[in-house]
Amino acid sequence: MMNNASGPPTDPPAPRTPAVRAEGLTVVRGPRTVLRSLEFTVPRGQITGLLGPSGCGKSTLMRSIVGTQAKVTGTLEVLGRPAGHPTLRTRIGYVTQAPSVYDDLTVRQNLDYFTAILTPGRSTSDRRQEVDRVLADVDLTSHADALAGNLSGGQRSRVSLAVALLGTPELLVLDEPTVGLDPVLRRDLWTLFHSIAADRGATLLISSHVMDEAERCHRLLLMREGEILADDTPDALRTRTGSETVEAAFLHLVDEATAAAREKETTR
Ligand SMILES: Nc1ncnc2c1ncn2[C@@H]1O[C@H](COP(=O)(O)OP(=O)(O)OP(=O)(O)O)[C@@H](O)[C@H]1O
Repeated sequence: MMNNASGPPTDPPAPRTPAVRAEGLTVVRGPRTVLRSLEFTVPRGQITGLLGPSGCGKSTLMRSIVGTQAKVTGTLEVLGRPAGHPTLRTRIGYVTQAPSVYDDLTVRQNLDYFTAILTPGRSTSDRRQEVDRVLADVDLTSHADALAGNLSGGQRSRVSLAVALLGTPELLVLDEPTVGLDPVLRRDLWTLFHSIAADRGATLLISSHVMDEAERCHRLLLMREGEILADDTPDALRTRTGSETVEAAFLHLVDEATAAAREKETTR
């Protein structure tokens, strides 16, 4: 009998693609072009912050990445697949701005329900372990038996985050996960985000319009009016613009873009 050693060599592993790669990404919503020809990558295993003023297109970009946005054109690859590919469903955790939990179920019942859908066929004890883990992650163990409808806004957001953490996804897309949370909870959540990236090697894309949260990210995508103003590390942004904070760097880049647009208008 021959062994495999004399057979053809196995294919070398595919090079690791970025978590997200966009080229010429354009999105139309209603009568408006909301995202215009975006080009960027999101590296794996890091926290990328998506920052910009209200209405600049952060949620639309996140919806495109998780595959729930219509009228997306251009290239958008997520974990090496076209965005929205069915195999991505269990590899991505997504938290929308509005918590999506059932008010008439307890916190644990919500998590039991979603884990049964995500990973059917697992044993009850496996599922219980998983639910206990995510409850501890978001610091809601003591509220496991409370009805979701009786929780505060911040607690309900954390139940949504716990749902997204089920199944240990490779990519977490979190739309303003810290809105309305007190400073202690915000700090604890950022510690959790960093441990998810460092210990589990997951990629996190986190939107915010609170600029001090930018300092906590490895990389930043700064957006304005459907375009990407900058794609860099917080340090590089501050250095490049001679600013002390990311907020000042952002304002500097906005002024620069406005001046460039004016110049283009006058030379027409
Ligand atoms: N259903 C829709 N139809 C038409 N335009 C829409 C629709 N939803 C959003 N928009 C527009 O798309 C643009 C981007 O919206 P989006 O929600 O992506 O912004 P955002 O940066 O996430 O804002 P915020 O920080 O306030 O959540 C906005 O100008 C908004 O008015």
